[in-house]
Amino acid sequence: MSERFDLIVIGAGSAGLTAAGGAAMFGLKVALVEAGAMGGECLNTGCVPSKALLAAAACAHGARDGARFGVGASPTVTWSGVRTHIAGAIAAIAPNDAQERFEAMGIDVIRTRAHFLDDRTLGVGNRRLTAPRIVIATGSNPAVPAIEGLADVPYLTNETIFSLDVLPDHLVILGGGAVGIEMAQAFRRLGAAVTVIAPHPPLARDDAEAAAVVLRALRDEGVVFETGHQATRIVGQDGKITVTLADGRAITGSHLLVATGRRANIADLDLASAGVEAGDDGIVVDAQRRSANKRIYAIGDCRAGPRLTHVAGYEGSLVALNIALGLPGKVDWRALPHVLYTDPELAQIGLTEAAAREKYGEVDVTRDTFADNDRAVTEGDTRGFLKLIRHRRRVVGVTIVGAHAGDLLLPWTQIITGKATAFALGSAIVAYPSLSEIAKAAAFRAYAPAVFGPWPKRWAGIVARTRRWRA
Ligand SMILES: Cc1cc2nc3c(=O)[nH]c(=O)nc-3n(C[C@H](O)[C@H](O)[C@H](O)COP(=O)(O)OP(=O)(O)OC[C@H]3O[C@@H](n4cnc5c(N)ncnc54)[C@H](O)[C@@H]3O)c2cc1C
Ligand SMILES: NC(=O)c1ccc[n+]([C@@H]2O[C@H](COP(=O)([O-])OP(=O)(O)OC[C@H]3O[C@@H](n4cnc5c(N)ncnc54)[C@H](O)[C@@H]3O)[C@@H](O)[C@H]2O)c1
Repeated sequence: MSERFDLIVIGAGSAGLTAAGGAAMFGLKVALVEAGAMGGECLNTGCVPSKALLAAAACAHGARDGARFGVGASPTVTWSGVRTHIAGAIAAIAPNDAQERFEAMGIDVIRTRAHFLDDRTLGVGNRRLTAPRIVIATGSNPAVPAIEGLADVPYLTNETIFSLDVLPDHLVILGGGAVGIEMAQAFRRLGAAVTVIAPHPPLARDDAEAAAVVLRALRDEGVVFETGHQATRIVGQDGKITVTLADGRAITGSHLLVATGRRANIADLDLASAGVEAGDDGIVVDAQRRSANKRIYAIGDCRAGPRLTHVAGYEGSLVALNIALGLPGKVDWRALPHVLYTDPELAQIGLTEAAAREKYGEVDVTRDTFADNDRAVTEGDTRGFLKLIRHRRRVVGVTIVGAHAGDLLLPWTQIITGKATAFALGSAIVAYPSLSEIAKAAAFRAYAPAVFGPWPKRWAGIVARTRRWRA
């Protein structure tokens, strides 16, 4: 016998938790299936530990840098202390994602692996669950490139680097994307030698001028970049790993971090039995995040598209509304933010200058520098700029590189979307993690009683009953 639900969500990361929680708040009978740790990547092996590590690194850097403010100190870094800080940050945030919290919302939380039996039924341990709507939110894994010898050396990924026993002497990083660059600065500031190896220019998807400001800061702090050459062969063991580049040079470090992108976590779901299609970059979805089977949605890292926590959360809310109320809401990426949490931060919302020129041809670009900003001068940090990109007087993108750049994005969200009410702020896409999220949280709290009030719930009940009757 199958157990019947209105909605089953597979995966309790940022995407799945938001979808399940939102649907339950409309009164739907929801099952949430999680094979690993509640909170998924962001809480356990992604945003939270990486930002906590960067904060510890900033502290060490601040101490070293204090002399120019007339403040002297020389930092002593204890790796076990840094790990305690990281564990403390995870533990403090974990209750938001905890099984008990979601069970208190009436959700049946099942801690095992799910796979499709057909397009309405999942095998979940020794249980069979069925629902007229299913959300796949199974996230992604590190994509490990096919480099000779890599599989035979003890390499690290985001899943293992935060639980290292010792601070590396020399961390070699494969990959010049967000993970590689954030980890390069963090480990360098904590005292490791760091070499970044990447075949392409680092931060290639970001505004090139802004990326140059960040990369200059990292070079000034001693990070070595070996770019333009593929790694062709890797040999070694614990404590000594050698990467040979295509030009024949060899780089030896004590540890190797592989940060070369992501692969959707969908291999064991048996998608074919549910009529769900996937390509190389994950499940194929439409703008409502519906898969090739319109009853099954895919959100967050498991589908082709931007892989960020605030995107996962946004898609989770969108499908909760779509499923509970029967709305045809579509994703809107016009004001999509992303932030690189290095020092200086690199923050982007909407289109970069290059993307805007490609899309529109003629664009207006104005820029201001932090050297002309008195607060930046008093803080002793005038690196960076803000670049405003307009097409026919309409703002289509903003790039900010500098201190706290991520928290300077918020007004541009409202300018780009043209939605400036507190209600709109409650559902805006705000970069994670940022202090600006407190504004969104307050706005959401103010409007939640109306959004999840008796009338929307009554309507959601009618939609759910109609689907059950049709099933
Ligand atoms: C080092 C690092 C730092 C990052 N920093 C940031 C940042 O600062 N800001 C930002 O916005 N993004 C950041 N990201 C990206 C962010 O972590 C992801 O985009 C986000 O966590 C994706 O959420 P998700 O819910 O889609 O997937 P996940 O969090 O991966 O959740 C998927 C869940 O599904 C479960 N699952 C998988 N298969 C099954 C199955 N068959 N049955 C049951 N359960 C299953 C998994 O166990 C997992 O818990 C970072 C990523 C990394 C690696
Ligand atoms: N601050 C943030 O928002 C943040 C921080 C970390 C991660 N993330 C997200 O996590 C995801 C994963 O990040 P990531 O950095 O692993 O992926 P990425 O796609 O951002 O970067 C991958 C990098 O690896 C390089 N690369 C590819 N093949 C390589 C090879 N064989 N050898 C060496 N380099 C190679 C690419 O040129 C690129 O620089 C991204 O989607 C990112 O959005 C976000």
